[in-house]
Amino acid sequence: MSMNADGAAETLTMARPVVADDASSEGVREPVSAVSCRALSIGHGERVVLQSASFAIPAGSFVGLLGPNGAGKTTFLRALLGLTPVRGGELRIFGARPVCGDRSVGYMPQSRTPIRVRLTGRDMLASSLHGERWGPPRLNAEDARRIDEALHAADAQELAARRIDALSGGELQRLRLAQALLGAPRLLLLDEPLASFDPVRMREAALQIRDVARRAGATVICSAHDIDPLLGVMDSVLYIARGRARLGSVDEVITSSALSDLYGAPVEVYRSPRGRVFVSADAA
Ligand SMILES: Nc1ncnc2c1ncn2[C@@H]1O[C@H](COP(=O)(O)OP(=O)(O)OP(=O)(O)O)[C@@H](O)[C@H]1O
Repeated sequence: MSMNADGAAETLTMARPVVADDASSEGVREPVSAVSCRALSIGHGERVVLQSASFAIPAGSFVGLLGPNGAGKTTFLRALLGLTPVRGGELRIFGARPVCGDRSVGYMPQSRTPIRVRLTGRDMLASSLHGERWGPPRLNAEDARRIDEALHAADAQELAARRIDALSGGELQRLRLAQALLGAPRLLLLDEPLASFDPVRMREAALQIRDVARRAGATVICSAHDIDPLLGVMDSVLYIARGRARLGSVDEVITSSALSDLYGAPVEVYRSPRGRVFVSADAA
């Protein structure tokens, strides 16, 4: 499936109600959503990525972020990191505006290029703890403890002493997951973390990420091009296309009618007898 996401139209699509972030009229405090968007608009220049989108992601959930090439998945993640400005509406993370450098948000950027630097896994994590300082990182006991914890959480201890330029794609991904876990984040933003795996390992990696996030108590937003490895792993899908967004369960969102509505053009969803899902948006 591949298409441009031009021609955005105003949308307000919610599969789950926006969770109230404040005390209700009865004085009962509702849980704060991990992410809430109200009439959110973001984009680059003339390019509209989201136009007046509203949805709320419950804390603790695992959300698969899907959509065609160029729909705006990375842009949305970067808005949550405070790197892409909000043009209109409201974007909140646990009730607060996104800010750059927030340690409670872990990020695994999209990366398909092999790393060619002569660092060990531990050095790689250490440099992201003190990336603001010039020169080799000097770690105190607290830094070392945090690195050990993150390596343990991502099941990557044995990679700590290995040179990262000699790791397989999957090993490097595990290390990058540990890196994203460094600040004990409440929100984990993963941009195509499954891209370097073959189809069988993709599913294993998705399950591992879910387990790691559960142990860490983190909410996950995980972008992907292929929905299959995330089936049965994610709690909900956030689908972005043509400036519009829809959040809900797989059964609510990945249907011909829901996606045709989102794209504003015919989209067909096929399910194979073995449960694989195919989205055909060629005509959209
Ligand atoms: N810095 C930028 N300046 C201008 N346009 C940009 C910039 N970054 C992204 N875009 C455009 O914004 C749109 C959304 O890009 P984005 O990378 O968020 O999409 P995506 O859904 O992550 O794509 P893919 O699945 O191909 O990785 C694209 O049309 C892209 O060309």
